[in-house]
Amino acid sequence: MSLTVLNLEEARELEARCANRMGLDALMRRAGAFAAEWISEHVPGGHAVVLAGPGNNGGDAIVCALELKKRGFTVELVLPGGDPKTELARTMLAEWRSRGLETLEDPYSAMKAQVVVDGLFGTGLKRPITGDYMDAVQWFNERMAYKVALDVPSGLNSETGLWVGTVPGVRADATITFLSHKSGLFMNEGADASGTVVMTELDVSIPLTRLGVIESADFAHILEPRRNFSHKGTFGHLAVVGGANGHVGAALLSARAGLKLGAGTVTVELLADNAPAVDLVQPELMFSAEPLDFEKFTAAVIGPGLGTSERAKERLRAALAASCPLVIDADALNLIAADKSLLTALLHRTVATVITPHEVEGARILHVDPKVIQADRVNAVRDIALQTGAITVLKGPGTLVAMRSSRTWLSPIGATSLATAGSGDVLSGMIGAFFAQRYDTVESVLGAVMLHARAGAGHLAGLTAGEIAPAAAWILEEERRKIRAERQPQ
Ligand SMILES: NC(=O)C1=CN([C@@H]2O[C@H](COP(=O)(O)OP(=O)(O)OC[C@H]3O[C@@H](n4cnc5c(N)ncnc54)[C@H](O)[C@@H]3O)[C@@H](O)[C@H]2O)[C@@H](O)CC1
Ligand SMILES: [K+]
Repeated sequence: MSLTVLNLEEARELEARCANRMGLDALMRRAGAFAAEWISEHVPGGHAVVLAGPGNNGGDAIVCALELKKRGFTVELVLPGGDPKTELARTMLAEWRSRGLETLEDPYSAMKAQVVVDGLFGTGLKRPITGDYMDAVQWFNERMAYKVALDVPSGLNSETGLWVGTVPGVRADATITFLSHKSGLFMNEGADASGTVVMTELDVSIPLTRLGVIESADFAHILEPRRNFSHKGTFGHLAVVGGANGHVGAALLSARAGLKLGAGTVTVELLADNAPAVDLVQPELMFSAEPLDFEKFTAAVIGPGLGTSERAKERLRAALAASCPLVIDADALNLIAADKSLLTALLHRTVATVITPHEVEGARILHVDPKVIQADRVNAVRDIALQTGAITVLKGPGTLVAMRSSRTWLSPIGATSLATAGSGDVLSGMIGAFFAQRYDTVESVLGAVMLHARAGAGHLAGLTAGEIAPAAAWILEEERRKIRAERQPQ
């Protein structure tokens, strides 16, 4: 089961229910205590400076400060805008003062600390940060200390992952977020500003919502070791169609990824004049000079380097009419965006169909500016899925997957190394590989998205697209070995 993501409204409803059941302050006390426990376990050093803002995020910070003191930290509590405004946060501040503890207004007057904590603003930030709070944000960002944000890095819209009013806010090494993940922590600016995201449900039972963060359990069957009683036919035959003049590489990258991630056989149809008939790097691939009959394949990928020629359109029309599971990427998406009859054919498909647009391709499908997609990726992916009837993978920082009538999933892995030419072609081939192996449709998509992201994660100096599928295959190999080892007698 993927981890629930609550939107603001859902979080407020849950908060109200919890407040009725266990008292107003219980969640805040748990949040602050969890943060202090996490900091004392994970961050070396005994001196912390804690920034507390005007709302309940500030209240969390004050509890965190109290709890850090209990754990032996030297703590300086800074209130850049003076005393907090909410009753709960004021109660916590009264506890701080009842112990004879002081507060500061200017963080620059605090001593050097090993850890700094941002409790300025959370989900309640409605307008851009200004004045003394902005100075505090700047002070925070300049520190060499370990930087922890509570709930949300201050300044970030917790749903869209964009800075409120485009004013940059806090950049944290870690964000400890409460009750549920927030989509903005993984998308747009949030993908960088949040650092490592640690989530605690605060011992509350969180209801399932329409949005979830992908977990390994969501594609458990793909992680299972393969059966011995099998032959290459067991793992299906994947068709890859694309590679017009100048873009042969795109189709090859997709096809190689299909093979690497386990499709039994892969055949490539290239549209280029004088197209190669062999891939000397991956000689296992087969090539067809004739148009492939999609009905003979277990699954197909169409789009990588396909171009937008009449022939490309004709091949796409044939693929859409076929009864095999289909992955539609790149130019094939541009063709669909520009031709209503292709969109209708897509809508009428009754077998598994996935489209994998990035923001610009998604914008073409919805006939909007890419900025509209960026401003609300969650609703954009749902709109695209509704308009096309296809499972939609909206690529980019904070990759999202949506099915027309059910849930939306968010990838929690930010991997900037995946922002490289051909990376999307590889993803389409990976999804095709899992379709060819006849895994469940949703598992295939979620598994491919996550393995693709994990292959890119951790590479800080960049990665070429050709390296992604081998890395993803190795991650899958390790996961399967782990499972097999667990099942063997000790
Ligand atoms: N939702 C929940 O169930 C829980 C929420 N908790 C905390 O409560 C936070 C939400 O609390 P709030 O709704 O009080 O919101 P915030 O603490 O994010 O702050 C909003 C406050 O700041 C003011 N404000 C907004 N923008 C401002 C600006 N630019 N300059 C100056 N003041 C500004 C608002 O008027 C409001 O008083 C969460 O992020 C989380 O940290 C936790 O206590 C745990 C449980
Ligand atoms: K914060």
